[in-house]
Amino acid sequence: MYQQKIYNLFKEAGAIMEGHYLYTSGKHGSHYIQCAQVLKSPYYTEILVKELTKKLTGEYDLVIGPAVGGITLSYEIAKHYNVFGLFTEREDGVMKLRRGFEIPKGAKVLVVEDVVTTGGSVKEVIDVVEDAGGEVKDIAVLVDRCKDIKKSKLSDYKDKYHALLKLDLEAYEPDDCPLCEKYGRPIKPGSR
Ligand SMILES: O=P(O)(O)OC[C@H]1O[C@H](OP(=O)(O)OP(=O)(O)O)[C@H](O)[C@@H]1O
Ligand SMILES: O=C(O)c1cc(=O)[nH]c(=O)[nH]1
Repeated sequence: MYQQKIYNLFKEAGAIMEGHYLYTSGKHGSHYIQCAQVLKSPYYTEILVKELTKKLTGEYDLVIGPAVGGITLSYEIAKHYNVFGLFTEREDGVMKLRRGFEIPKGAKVLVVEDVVTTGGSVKEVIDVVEDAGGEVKDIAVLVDRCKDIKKSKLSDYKDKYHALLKLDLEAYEPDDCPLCEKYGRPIKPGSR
């Protein structure tokens, strides 16, 4: 019931897109969760942050997420905890901390993300945090599309992983994609 309510909110916000999409992982699929459609709305964002933070019990020194999808969420969750909200970004394909952002050694960090599919982007953020000497206390995501966190790139962090909405959506290897024949080239809504 709770999951249905959250799903309805995403639907109402126009964030559940149907068509033929190319994901960050290189796979194709029929649905794209465009979190920017919910995060553009202070009204929806406040509800989502309230619900997501209910799942978290830790105390954090800072919040961090990957650009672009994690920027607004990082800021809004940081506001909830009254700490800094940072973001990482890719430079020549490598996830980095830029813009003078710093992670103090020993800082208790909450990593946030809009959508997790393979967990690759979140893992890159975790590596940045740990390389700087920070400690990842929790990972909080709005939408979990990965079928099994234990088989994802976040398997080592499964006990720290909290998702608001879990969606079981197919993703196909390009060569096996049944949508290509029908729709032609997929649309790539993400920045990669
Ligand atoms: O779990 P993963 O397989 O890493 O996929 C999820 C990532 O893909 C999307 O970002 P993307 O890098 O496409 O770009 P954007 O946020 O900059 O649009 C999304 O915002 C996640 O960051
Ligand atoms: O895997 C992705 O790239 C992805 C899927 C999705 O539904 N939404 C999104 O923002 N990214």
